[in-house]
Amino acid sequence: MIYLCSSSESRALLLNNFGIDFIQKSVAYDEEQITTSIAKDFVYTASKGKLNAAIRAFGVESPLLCADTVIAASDGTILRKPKNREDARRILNIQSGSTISIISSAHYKSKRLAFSDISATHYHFSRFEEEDLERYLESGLWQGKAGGCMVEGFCKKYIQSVDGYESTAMGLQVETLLPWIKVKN
Ligand SMILES: Nc1nc2c(ncn2[C@@H]2O[C@H](COP(=O)(O)OP(=O)(O)OP(=O)(O)O)[C@@H](O)[C@H]2O)c(=O)[nH]1
Repeated sequence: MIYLCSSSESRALLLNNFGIDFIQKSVAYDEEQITTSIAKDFVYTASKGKLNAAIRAFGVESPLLCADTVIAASDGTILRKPKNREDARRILNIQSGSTISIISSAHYKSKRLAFSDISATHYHFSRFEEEDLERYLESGLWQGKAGGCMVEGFCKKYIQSVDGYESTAMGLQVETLLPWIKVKN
């Protein structure tokens, strides 16, 4: 039984959808200590930091799985979880009519195995309709999501092209991790 060391509902949903048994645990890791402005470096550092915190908290008796997800805007700017509704409107308008990359880094550690992966899914969105965006902001569903983005929800109708897994965009590249998770410990 693996420990999903994440408070993310989306990651738990993904593991459930793939029929993976897990126990969900939260770990304390302060992403504000990360200084890089390179999205891939940011997610790798954050997920590695979460793994180190999980090892300190739980040991490796049970396999540990940690992850981090950010959005890289077309100019490389890192878009993280919105701080409030105004920040969500600002961040989502950056993505409207634009090409973005949603990057997820995952770290897996068991007694015998260590594995890490950085995957990205690239989207081109048409322009978000103003009223639709306001309804989405009103819903609050953007909270706790990198870039305020829901590729399986609000953003879905605006997807003009996609390259990569939806799971990666939702926060955990399960298709890539599955072979490792299935290896006994
Ligand atoms: N449902 C959904 N969730 C998304 C999407 N894009 C990003 N996320 C979520 O956005 C969150 C990104 O923040 P992180 O810091 O990586 O993770 P967290 O939710 O804070 O949880 P921890 O692992 O405990 O840090 C994750 O929960 C992702 O699952 C999406 O398109 N759909």
